[in-house]
Amino acid sequence: MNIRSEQPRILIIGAGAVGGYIGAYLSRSGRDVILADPWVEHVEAMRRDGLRLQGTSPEECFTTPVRALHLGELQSLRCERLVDIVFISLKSYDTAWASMLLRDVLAPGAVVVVMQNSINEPTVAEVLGWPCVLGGIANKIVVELIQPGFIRRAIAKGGAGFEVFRVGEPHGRITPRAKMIAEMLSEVDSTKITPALWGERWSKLVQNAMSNAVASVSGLSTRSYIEEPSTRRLSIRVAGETAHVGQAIGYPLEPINGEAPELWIEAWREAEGAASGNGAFKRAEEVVLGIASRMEYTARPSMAQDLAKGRRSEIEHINGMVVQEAASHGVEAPINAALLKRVREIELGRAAPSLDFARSI
Ligand SMILES: NC(=O)C1=CN([C@@H]2O[C@H](COP(=O)(O)OP(=O)(O)OC[C@H]3O[C@@H](n4cnc5c(N)ncnc54)[C@H](OP(=O)(O)O)[C@@H]3O)[C@@H](O)[C@H]2O)C=CC1
Ligand SMILES: CC(C)(CO)C(=O)C(=O)O
Repeated sequence: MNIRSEQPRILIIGAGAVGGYIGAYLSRSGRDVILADPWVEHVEAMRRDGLRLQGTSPEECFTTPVRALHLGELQSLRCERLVDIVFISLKSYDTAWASMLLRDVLAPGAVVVVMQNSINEPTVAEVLGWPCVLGGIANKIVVELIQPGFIRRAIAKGGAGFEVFRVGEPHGRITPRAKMIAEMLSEVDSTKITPALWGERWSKLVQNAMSNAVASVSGLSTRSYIEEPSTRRLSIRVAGETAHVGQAIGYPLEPINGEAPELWIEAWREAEGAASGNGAFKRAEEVVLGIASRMEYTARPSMAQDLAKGRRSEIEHINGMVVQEAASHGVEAPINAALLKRVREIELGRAAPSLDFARSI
């Protein structure tokens, strides 16, 4: 990226829960930020009333003026000023067209931070080329776009020992631009630069595979599905299966919920009766119960938010990706496949979320 004397121009494409949350903080700190979103009412509300955030402490509750654009207005930036930094925070299935849209508004040397779940960097790179791509991971942020112009966060901010944002170059080097983006994100929440983007990505996929689909199929909030023994067990089984697939593919996995991948794999083997009990399952239960205790009962993962709103989910990019990758590497992923099937049935209106539906896996 060219370092210019003027402030870099930042575009957030997808000003939903994650993008809007980041955009509100960066706008409030006086940066040149544009939030672009497909939801017309949301853009209108942001223009009219600003963007309102609510968090778990008084300092995290504020409303800030933001500059919001409808997607169709993005082309006007060519007549004004191009963008230096982009955060893509749309759903995974929107990544390809968003990358096409970005082609005309990027300044030379711009950096595009892929701030989504799943693994979307290759999709962006296919359109915009690898040199502009930087990975961004949002870990335990738990945010929801409650209504147009209003985002709620249901878990306390990160801090010493736990970085909510992770920024990493696809090649793993610690570059000046990665440092610059990490510094910027530190204005929002704790951030680290990682040399291990791909391991971080798959480890985050494990968290999403175990959490998003289980909450979606059961209809329970994150805290409630963890407190319920049958869904807690299901989520640990998915975690182990997904970590196992990641290792079989060759991802050097990072810690998952603060624990080594081997714990989840061992716990899964124990739950499937394939390993004698050595306490891994019990330890995994303690870990997830500890996470649940820090969450509000209303908190639900993004996939469960989508299903509750009758919207398309990212299931094909989360558990679906695990199934697909497993198949192409000769590994089995039956629990992910069962979750994929059930969430698709809910999306198609052929089934409703319930505890029994989750217990059938
Ligand atoms: N929410 C979270 O806590 C976390 C989410 N992520 C990831 O971040 C990425 C973005 O997700 P997230 O910010 O949650 O997405 P949101 O659902 O909050 O927003 C994404 C888009 O959804 C649309 N939208 C949202 N709600 C409505 C509604 N009620 N009616 C109509 N349209 C609506 C908007 O455009 P459109 O209609 O075109 O979709 C919006 O831009 C995903 O990859 C997700 O997995 C990562 C970590 C945590
Ligand atoms: C980890 C989790 C479940 C919450 O931040 C998430 O990434 C999501 O809601 O998609």
